[in-house]
Amino acid sequence: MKKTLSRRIVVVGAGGHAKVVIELLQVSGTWDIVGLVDPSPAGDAVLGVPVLGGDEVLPDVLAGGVSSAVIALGGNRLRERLGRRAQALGFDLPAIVHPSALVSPSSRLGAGVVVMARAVVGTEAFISDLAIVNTGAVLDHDNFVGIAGHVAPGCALAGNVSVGDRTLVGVGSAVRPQVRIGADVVVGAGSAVVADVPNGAMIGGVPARPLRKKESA
Ligand SMILES: CC(=O)SCCNC(=O)CCNC(=O)[C@H](O)C(C)(C)COP(=O)(O)OP(=O)(O)OC[C@H]1O[C@@H](n2cnc3c(N)ncnc32)[C@H](O)[C@@H]1OP(=O)(O)O
Repeated sequence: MKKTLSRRIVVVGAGGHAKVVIELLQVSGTWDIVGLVDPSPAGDAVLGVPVLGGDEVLPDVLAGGVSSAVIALGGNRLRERLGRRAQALGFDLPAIVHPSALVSPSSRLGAGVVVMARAVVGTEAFISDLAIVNTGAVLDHDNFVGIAGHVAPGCALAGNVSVGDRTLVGVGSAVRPQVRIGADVVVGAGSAVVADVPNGAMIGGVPARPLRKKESA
C-alpha cells in the first residue's frame, strides 16, 4: 500500500480556533502535529496534542527540524503579529485547506491562510497572508481579503467584495457585490453590508449601520 508522507508542523495557539485547526490538520492526512505553543493554555493538551510551552520554545522547535507553523489564533491583530514573528524566526507558514473546502484553481491563497470545512473561495479571489476563511463561508469571484482578515462561519460575500486588513466579517453576514470594507473593521453577526465601510468602523444590522462602541474600545 502506498504510504503518504506527512510533514511536521507546530500550531501556535491552544484555544477554540486552534482546536478546529488541529482537527483540520488531523483529517488532512498531510500534517503531523508536533505540539502546540501557548503562553497560557487551559490545559496541557488539546485533542491529544501536547502543549510544548510558550512562544519561547519556537526557536528550539525550529532547531529540531520542524520548519512549518500555523498561527491558530482568532484575534486578527495578534495573529498578524505572531505570524510575522514566526516568519522572522524562519518558519514557513503554509496555507491550510480543509479537504471539503472548494478553492478555485484561479484563486490565490497567501502564507498562513486557513480555509475551513465547506468554505468556498471563488474564481480569481485573492486571500492575503494569515487570513481565515471560516466554516462554510462563501467568497465568490474576485473577492479580496486583506492581511489577517477573518470571514466568519456562514458568511456570503458576492462578487468583487473587498475586505481590509485585520477586518472581521461576523458570523452569517452577507455582503453586496462591489462593496469595499476597510481595514480594522468589525461587521457584527448577521449583518447585511450594502455600502462601503470606512477603516476602523464597527457596523451591524440589516442593512448594516454604525454601532455604538464601548468607552474602552
Ligand atoms: C467560530 C467562531 O466563533 S468565529 C467568531 C466570529 N465572531 C463574530 O461573528 C462576532 C461578531 N460580533 C458581534 O456581532 C458583536 O455583537 C459586536 C462586535 C458587533 C459588538 O459587540 P460589543 O462591542 O460587545 O457590543 P454590545 O454587545 O454591547 O452591543 C453594542 C450595541 O450594538 C448592538 N449590536 C451588537 N451586535 C450587533 C449585531 N450583530 N447586529 C446589530 N446590532 C448589534 C447591540 O444591540 C447594542 O445596541 P445598543 O447600543 O442599542 O444597546
